[in-house]
Amino acid sequence: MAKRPVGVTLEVGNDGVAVISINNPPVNSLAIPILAGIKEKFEEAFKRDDVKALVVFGQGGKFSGGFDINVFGHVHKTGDNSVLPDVSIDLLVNTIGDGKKPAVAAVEGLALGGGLELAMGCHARIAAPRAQLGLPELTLGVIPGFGGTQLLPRLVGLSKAIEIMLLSKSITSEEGKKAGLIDEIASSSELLNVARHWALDIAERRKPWLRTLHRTDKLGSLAEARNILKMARQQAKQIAGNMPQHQACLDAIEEGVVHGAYSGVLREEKLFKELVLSDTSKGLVHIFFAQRTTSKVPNVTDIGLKPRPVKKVAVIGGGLMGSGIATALILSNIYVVLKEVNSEYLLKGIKAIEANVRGLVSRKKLAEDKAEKTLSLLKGALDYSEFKDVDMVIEAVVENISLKQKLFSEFEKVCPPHCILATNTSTIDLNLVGERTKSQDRIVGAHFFSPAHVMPLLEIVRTEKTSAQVIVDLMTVGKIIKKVPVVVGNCTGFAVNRAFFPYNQGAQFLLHLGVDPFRIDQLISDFGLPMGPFQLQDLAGYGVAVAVKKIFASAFAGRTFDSSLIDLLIKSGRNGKNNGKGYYIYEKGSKPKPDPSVLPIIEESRKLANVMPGGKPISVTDREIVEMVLFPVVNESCRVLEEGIVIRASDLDVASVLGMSFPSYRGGIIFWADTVGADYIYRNLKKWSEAYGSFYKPSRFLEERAKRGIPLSAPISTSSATNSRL
Ligand SMILES: C[C@H](O)CC(=O)SCCNC(=O)CCNC(=O)[C@H](O)C(C)(C)COP(=O)(O)OP(=O)(O)OC[C@H]1O[C@@H](n2cnc3c(N)ncnc32)[C@H](O)[C@@H]1OP(=O)(O)O
Repeated sequence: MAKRPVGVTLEVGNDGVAVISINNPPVNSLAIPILAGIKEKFEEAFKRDDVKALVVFGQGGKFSGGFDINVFGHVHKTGDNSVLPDVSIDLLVNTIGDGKKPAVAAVEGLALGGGLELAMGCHARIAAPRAQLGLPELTLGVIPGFGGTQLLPRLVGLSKAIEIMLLSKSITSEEGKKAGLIDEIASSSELLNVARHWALDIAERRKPWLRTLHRTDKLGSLAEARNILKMARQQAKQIAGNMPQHQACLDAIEEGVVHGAYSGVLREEKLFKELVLSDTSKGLVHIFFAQRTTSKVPNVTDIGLKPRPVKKVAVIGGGLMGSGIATALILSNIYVVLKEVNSEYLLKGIKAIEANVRGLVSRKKLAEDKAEKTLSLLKGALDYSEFKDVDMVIEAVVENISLKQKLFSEFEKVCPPHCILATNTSTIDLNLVGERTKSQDRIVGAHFFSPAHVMPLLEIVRTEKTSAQVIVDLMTVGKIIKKVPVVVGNCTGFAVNRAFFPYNQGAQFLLHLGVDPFRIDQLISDFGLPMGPFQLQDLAGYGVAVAVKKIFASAFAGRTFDSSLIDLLIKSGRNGKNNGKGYYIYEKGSKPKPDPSVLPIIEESRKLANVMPGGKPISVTDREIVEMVLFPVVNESCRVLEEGIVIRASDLDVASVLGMSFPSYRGGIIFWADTVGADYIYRNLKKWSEAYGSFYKPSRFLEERAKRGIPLSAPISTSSATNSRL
């Protein structure tokens, strides 16, 4: 069949209904010429005597994924928001809403953002089953800008509309029908027919001609509305304190409730244009595209390889990581054999997986009947008898090189020759892991982040020998289990743990320079991380800190900081959240409280470390504290870039957001560093390295970029990558 050209078409049937079809694959995004095309076709249909009513439809099974986000990217580059089209008043209010012929939206697949706004601007909406409906604009740092802040409350009521917009929550057609957003559900094959009839029924007055913006029946009283808005503002402050778009969205809604829809649309338009230029929108739009770019790996995803099916996976080790990985796999219908060394450990692993699945049921994220089906995909094993038909092995045992070497040489013997041999090691060189095998092309790192069934990042670690096919297969499995796979090179800590080892150490250094740990934690969480470094250490447990500190000290000698603090904390009976006592006190049902009795232990460690200049605590501003924790991370990230551990800077941005919960609205670690400026970061690190030693010494890459005025995110030319591992 010939490919339809990109654009908007109009077809008039014998019934007098004009179908306006949008064709802009893959998601029918509303690019500026598409919006112009919609307007032009509406005007043409209004003029034609043979047209009684209109239907708006999206080709290819998707109504529309919304306004073209590339335009935001363009505005961010140029700073010119005048290119944003006037859609809300011109197209949705004047042309469609108040148009002289009725229009019905026929929604299939998805209607998001501007796509849903277009549908809401019509006089009725017919949807195919399970279509995804939502206004996710806040996740891009803006608010709905085609009248959505006014249209949605008028269709579904204020509370539901606020919930959908503030939480950027999608609903299905079925939920939409219950809420009043959708007028009727029709199968995909009947969708256009039903929509045509509906449109004619309105034109011929058999059904009411409802102009959404004229409606007020769902808005409730002004007093009720004010109450709902007040509560929403408080909630927004808590969930998005550092972001402007949540309060702005409520401002636009409030304007429309108090002064009428037209006034609300004007306010929305003004706020939308301001927000597009915000740093928050720049960061979030960058992350949107960066995340999609991770799936493009040169010489891997562009050489015509097809992913092979992975139906059965063996997970070795049922500890915290192994059980999390197994949970993620069975939740996505992949059959899992969990192997342990004895029945006691095996039972423990299976119980942990059951608890993960039940936890999802109790948090209403999984239906009860689905839980049973999911758990039926899990089988325990104490030997290799189930391994002859596995498509992939994921080893998740303790970080012991010779144990891993022994296991991998066994896998080579018992698994079929196509089987992918993956390790979840977070530190050990993959070449060492596979040293005793002849299958190094099949050896790959599948580095999950804890808890593995929850955290979205999957680092896929490749060596020079890992085959492109194996990477394609693992990327596909990653996507099936709803992770974001990022392909990285082989080095101690890979991309995320490598770049972020100075995060904890920088905080420790500051503490030993005399800064209060609770002040550091508070400032880092004010910056936007979910918790500060000391609380994170409490959460991870001190065993992890002891183990990784040795590994990093040997791999990165000369730029690590060590102290006796962890040993002293353990000696004093503390083990963080595990035993309820760390830097904080943990009591069931209440938030962690800073524990003042930890301060004398810190004092003792400070004396032993003796890094305070003149033996006195340094005096630093709040801003310096954040910078002294995060600039060393930027510094190490520069080495990750220079060594080619990631293909591109934006991959590290995505990995920092998904693996370390670096705030997405700051665009990830490198994007944020570029907004701060390489030169500023370099000068400060240099100043601190002169005052406090080599921990802060700027890397060569940072120095060069700072001196030459090149952004850290600019691509490295092949000749300047010193030691590419990819
Ligand atoms: C004024 C208005 O109120 C403002 C707006 O409408 S802002 C836009 C609001 N819409 C959104 O936020 C939806 C964003 N898109 C998505 O969430 C997802 O892409 C989706 C659910 C539509 C589809 O997901 P999925 O099938 O996994 O495909 P996904 O890989 O994400 O996208 C496919 C391609 O479409 C592109 N795309 C998706 N939505 C787009 C959009 N609104 N504009 C431009 N490109 C878009 C993606 O960048 C990707 O491009 P690539 O293949 O070159 O990498």
